[in-house]
Amino acid sequence: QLREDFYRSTCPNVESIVRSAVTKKFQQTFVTAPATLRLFFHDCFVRGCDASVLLSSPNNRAEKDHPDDISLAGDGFDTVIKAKEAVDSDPQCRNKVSCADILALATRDVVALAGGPTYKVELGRRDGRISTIASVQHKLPHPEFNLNELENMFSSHGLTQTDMVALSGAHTIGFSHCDRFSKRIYNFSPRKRIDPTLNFRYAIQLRGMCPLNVDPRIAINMDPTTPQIFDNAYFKNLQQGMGLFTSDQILFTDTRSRSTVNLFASDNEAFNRAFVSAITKLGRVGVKTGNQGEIRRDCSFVN
Ligand code: HEM
Ligand SMILES: [Ca+2]
Ligand SMILES: [Ca+2]
Repeated sequence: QLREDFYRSTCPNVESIVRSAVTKKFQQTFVTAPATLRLFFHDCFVRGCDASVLLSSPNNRAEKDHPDDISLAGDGFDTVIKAKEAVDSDPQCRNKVSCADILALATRDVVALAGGPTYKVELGRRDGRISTIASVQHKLPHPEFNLNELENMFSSHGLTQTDMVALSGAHTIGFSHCDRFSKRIYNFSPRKRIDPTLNFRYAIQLRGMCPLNVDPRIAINMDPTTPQIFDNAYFKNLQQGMGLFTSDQILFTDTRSRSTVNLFASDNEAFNRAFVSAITKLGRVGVKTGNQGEIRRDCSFVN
């Protein structure tokens, strides 16, 4: 029951207000884009797209304190906070727009700012009131997942294999810490140190950027070719064995999804269309509407 014109009478300028706040933040740091996009994904997969991931707890027991969320970059949270401030500084809009909708709009804006497709965002999500470490457990995909594990998790939210492949294309921008893939380059199996599905030259480059005992704060580009452009280079990389995680490379290695990777690699417009369709479906996952939940006054705390 989400609608594109949900705020037509309560906050008609919400889209332009959010867009200018997000653009300003993006001009200050590129990380705004990957951080916000990943934040939206992690929000929607845990209790639905209800901004539960944004909540803080005084004793560090909220979603964002779970190991799977701890690497969410602060710039994503900051983007929503800045956009919410901008929305609330318009007297008409004050406390009318949910944090969940602001995150959905900000995500659309960062994708466009990074060179990706533009699309309409459905609105009317309400903010959740619950955020716990426990609710994250087994709800987010891990970089070691194989195709069956990925499909199970995405299909539990009504997302198809094609949606899953298209959404994985989000790894065309942003960063990863070395420990998320170090097994693939140092310790794959007793007989093979390097994952054989990994391009050997790329593996050696990765070893150079991520030496053993590297500072755990070091993060590297996930797309080695166009790290700051939202494009289909991610899929071309997969064809070359240059997917950073097992969960990336498996999309090409497993013949069940290879043809979709090949299609997106050869046709950027096909990727863009599939991404828009998939992220729109992602934005509907588990949403609260009507009088469920609330419109949070401060995105970090329940009212
Ligand atoms: C398919 C299963 C997925 C797995 C296993 C996965 C896993 C990961 C991991 C391990 C990182 C690196 C985190 C770090 O070390 O800081 C990462 C980063 C990222 N992921 Fe995913 N992800 C998946 C799907 C998605 C989806 C569906 C999206 C969004 C639509 C997404 C967006 C991102 C972005 C943008 C980053 C970079 C974050 C940054 O630079 O701050 N991922 N992902
Ligand atoms: Ca959520
Ligand atoms: Ca790229």
